[in-house]
Amino acid sequence: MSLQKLNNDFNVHRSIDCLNLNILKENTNSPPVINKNNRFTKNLLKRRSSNLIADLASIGNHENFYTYELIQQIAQYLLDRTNIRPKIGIICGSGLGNLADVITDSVSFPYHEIPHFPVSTVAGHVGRLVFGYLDGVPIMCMQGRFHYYEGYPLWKCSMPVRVMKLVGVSHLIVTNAAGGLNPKYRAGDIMIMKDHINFLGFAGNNPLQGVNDERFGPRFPAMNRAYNASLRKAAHKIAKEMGIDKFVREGVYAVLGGPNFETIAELRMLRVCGVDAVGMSTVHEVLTAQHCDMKVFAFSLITNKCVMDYESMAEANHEENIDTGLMREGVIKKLVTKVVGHISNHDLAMSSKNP
Ligand SMILES: O=P(O)(O)O[C@@H]1C[C@H](O)[C@@H](CO)O1
Ligand SMILES: Nc1nc2[nH]cnc2c(=O)[nH]1
Repeated sequence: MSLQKLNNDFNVHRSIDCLNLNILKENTNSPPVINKNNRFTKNLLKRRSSNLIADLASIGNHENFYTYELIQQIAQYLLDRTNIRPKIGIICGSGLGNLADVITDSVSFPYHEIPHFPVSTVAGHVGRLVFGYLDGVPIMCMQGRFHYYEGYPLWKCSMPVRVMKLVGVSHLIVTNAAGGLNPKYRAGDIMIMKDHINFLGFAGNNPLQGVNDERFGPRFPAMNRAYNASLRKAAHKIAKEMGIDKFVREGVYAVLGGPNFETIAELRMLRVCGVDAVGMSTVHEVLTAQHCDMKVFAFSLITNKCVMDYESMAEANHEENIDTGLMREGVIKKLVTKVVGHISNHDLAMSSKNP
């Protein structure tokens, strides 16, 4: 029986881990909601699996669940095709993919050529993994990410972060395009992410749902230090040295599912909740990175000021977001390159001294 069928029949990946059961070979003529007291579930409870992950792997349907071993295979596919061994990963947001232009000695893997990889479907997301060097430092870069609104489940959207981990990445730099809610923000500002509000998570949707493989990380990861404080501090210092500190901010990002932009009532509610910028990505990647113990630095390019009043005729649009990315292209390339240099000279140099 395929895992796809199981997913369809009773939303299995949401429930298997909390029940810790071997339900994979079960008859799916069963109720869609698992109720601990019904006959079906009692039966399952009697047959606890000691190795659910192996069961999942044995199904062989890799389209619906990425086991550790499958992610290892993807990582190995990449490692077999390049000698570059990055410790720093970068994810380019909408319109920010030009960052990849400054990567030298690059080796690119279009997503459709990488086994088991999803493909990018959004304008402004080229859709390839690029290995190479930024100012001499080996990096790997997602030139285009996956979004929930494209129809991918969050665990699939953030799978490349686990690939990065198994390639050897310890530090992740995440970028996105976001709408500015803080009234002081202007289009073109850069907001270093200090924290996030995971509205998709509030609604019960999280990339870490389902079977937890401890080889990636713990069942219940902490998130109170998700955005590394020393990297944030270093980025502010770099921004000052670059003379861009007047438009570099620090704030809270909220993720919504998209693809529509927000209503005015939604934006006003978000602002009351302390949100400075709103977007449709990043959080699933940060959760996955934090879960597997990566250090994260993230920033939003504020591509538009959110329309907060009913009289305004302005409307958010994707094209404007891409144009703002182009406007800040040079600055962002330089900022990311300098943050990479900082990580290499400080964190990575220290860890190679104290392995
Ligand atoms: O991938 P990111 O988060 O940078 O893209 C943002 C959110 C939507 O995908 C898109 C809307 O213009 O930009
Ligand atoms: N949700 C959301 N995402 C964005 N990405 C860029 N601008 C916006 C915005 O205003 N709202």
